[in-house]
Amino acid sequence: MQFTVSQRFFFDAAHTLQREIEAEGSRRVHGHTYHAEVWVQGPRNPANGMVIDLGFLRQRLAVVREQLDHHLLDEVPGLGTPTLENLCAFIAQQLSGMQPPPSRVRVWREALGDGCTLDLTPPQA
Ligand SMILES: Nc1nc2c(c(=O)[nH]1)N=C([C@H](O)[C@H](O)COP(=O)(O)OP(=O)(O)OP(=O)(O)O)CN2
Ligand SMILES: [Zn+2]
Repeated sequence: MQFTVSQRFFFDAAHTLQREIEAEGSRRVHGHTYHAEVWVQGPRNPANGMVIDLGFLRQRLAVVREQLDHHLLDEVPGLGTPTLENLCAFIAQQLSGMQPPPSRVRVWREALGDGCTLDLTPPQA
């Protein structure tokens, strides 16, 4: 049986964004509260009944959060343009090496109602 466990976290951060529309406001340094959720899918480990100990995932996510919370996202090494898509990819990349790996990452801004989901499940052969 395949189970999916997940862990949420939030961070407050500033950014700028060069855009074709609504460009004026986006170009100025401003902040948002971001929410993120990471899913891990897999069978239960018979030894402990867990897909992954969520405490371990929380530890890894605390390290990721440290790089984002109260930072100017434009300056975060490895993030690139501070879009929702790149934040999803950054969080996934920061979890590389985790076993089992993340199966999905979502980042959203509650206040704006916008969000992005990155599906990491390998395509079925
Ligand atoms: N595909 C994407 N499109 C857009 C993204 C994104 O991450 N991926 N992000 C933005 C803006 O950041 C978002 O719309 C918020 O706008 P922003 O100017 O950054 O902040 P505001 O508080 O000014 O929000 P308003 O929507 O302008 O009120 C756009 N597109
Ligand atoms: Zn913004």
